[in-house]
Parts: sequence; C-alpha cells; structure tokens
Amino acid sequence: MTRKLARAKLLIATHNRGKLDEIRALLDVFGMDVVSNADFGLPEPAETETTFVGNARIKALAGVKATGLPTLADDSGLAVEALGGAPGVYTADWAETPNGRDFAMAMARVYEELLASGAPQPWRAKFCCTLVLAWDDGHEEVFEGEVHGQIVWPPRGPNGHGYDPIFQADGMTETFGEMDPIEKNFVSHRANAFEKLVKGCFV
Ligand SMILES: O=c1nc[nH]c2c1ncn2[C@H]1C[C@H](O)[C@@H](COP(=O)(O)OP(=O)(O)OP(=O)(O)O)O1
Ligand SMILES: [Mg+2]
Repeated sequence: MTRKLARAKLLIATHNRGKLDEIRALLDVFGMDVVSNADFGLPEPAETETTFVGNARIKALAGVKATGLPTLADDSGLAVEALGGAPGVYTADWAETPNGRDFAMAMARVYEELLASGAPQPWRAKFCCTLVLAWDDGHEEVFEGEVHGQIVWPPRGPNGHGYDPIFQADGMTETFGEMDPIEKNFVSHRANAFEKLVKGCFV
C-alpha cells in the first residue's frame, strides 16, 4: 500500500531551478506547501551511486535528515541508445566544468559521440526520471517515468533546461526546448513519474 502524502509541507530536494519549477507546477493543484533546498541553504550532496534510484535516495534522505520534512528528490538523465545508454546516470557530469555546468558543451558531446559512433539517424534516446519520496520514520516510495524520442542537431529552442534543445519526444514536432513549459509537463519523463506519484500518494 502506497503511503498517502498529507497536504502539508513538502521539501523538494533539488538544486536545479528548471526541475523545481516543473515540480512546483506539477504539484500546484494539490495545495502542498512546497519548499526547496534553497529555502534552507542545504548543501548539494555528492551523488555517489551508479543508479538513478540510488542517487535520488541520497538526495531525499539528506533532505529528511536536515529538515525532518517529507522530502521528494528527482534523479534524472538522458539515455542515448547508440551510446549504450550514456550519459545516463552521468548526464549532469557531462556538463561539469570548473566554472559550473555548461549544457551547450554537454549537448555538443552527445552529438560528437553520435557522429563518431557512425549510428544512422534517427538517434533514439529517452529521458528517465526516478522520484524518491522519503519520510522521517524511514518510509520511502519510489516512482519512475520515461519519455522516448530522438536526439536532433542543431539544438532548437530557448525554453526548458539542461538537454531540452536536442530532445524531440515521439509524436512531437518541437524539441523540449521549443515546447511551452506547460506542454512539456504533460509528456515529459518527470510528468510520467509524477502521474504515478499522484495516483499513489494523493488519490
Ligand atoms: O527535463 C529535463 N530536460 C533536460 N535535461 C534534463 C531534464 N531532466 C534531467 N535533465 C538532465 C539535466 C541534468 O544534467 C541531469 C540530471 O542530473 P541530476 O543530478 O538528476 O539533477 P541536477 O544535478 O541538475 O539537480 P539535483 O541533483 O540537485 O536535483 O539530466
Ligand atoms: Mg544532481
């Protein structure tokens, strides 16, 4: 039995503003009092696991430990078929530079590795999202979502965050970077995982 989430304070344990905006919008109708890491000045924990669920647990448990609040963490990434699922769990790492994250560089790396692989287009890929919801008594719930599509080049669109300008979901003509954020929130990997969370924890 999935534990219900009381309509009270929920910590979203992320340092990613793009994710936070999407999660706030997805939870809007449920009347939760949503707070984030930034409201508590919480540090970004090291994501040392090799799976999405492992890293989502690290982030959720760090939030519970620091605040005692029910905490939701999202670990997500892009898996490119012709690259054997890379960057996968290392999607954020591909953007890392000494001066912060550079997603133009990370997207270019995806493109260059695809060219080097010789794989024919369309370049199949999926975004994956794992949500971990944790409470201070040790209870945890896990929800997973995916969206399938292809990598396009050059990048298109000013919206969204991360790798959105090079990902076009199946059935769409626009990339996530071109779509209205509300539309992205109907079809994305995160939306998909949230549908399960809402069915489990609110209904
Ligand atoms: O909808 C998305 N649209 C575009 N890119 C995305 C999306 N969702 C995840 N991504 C990329 C961004 C980041 O490079 C990586 C997630 O890494 P991940 O560690 O889960 O998130 P993060 O470090 O940005 O924030 P935090 O860990 O504080 O939640 O996948
Ligand atoms: Mg992270």
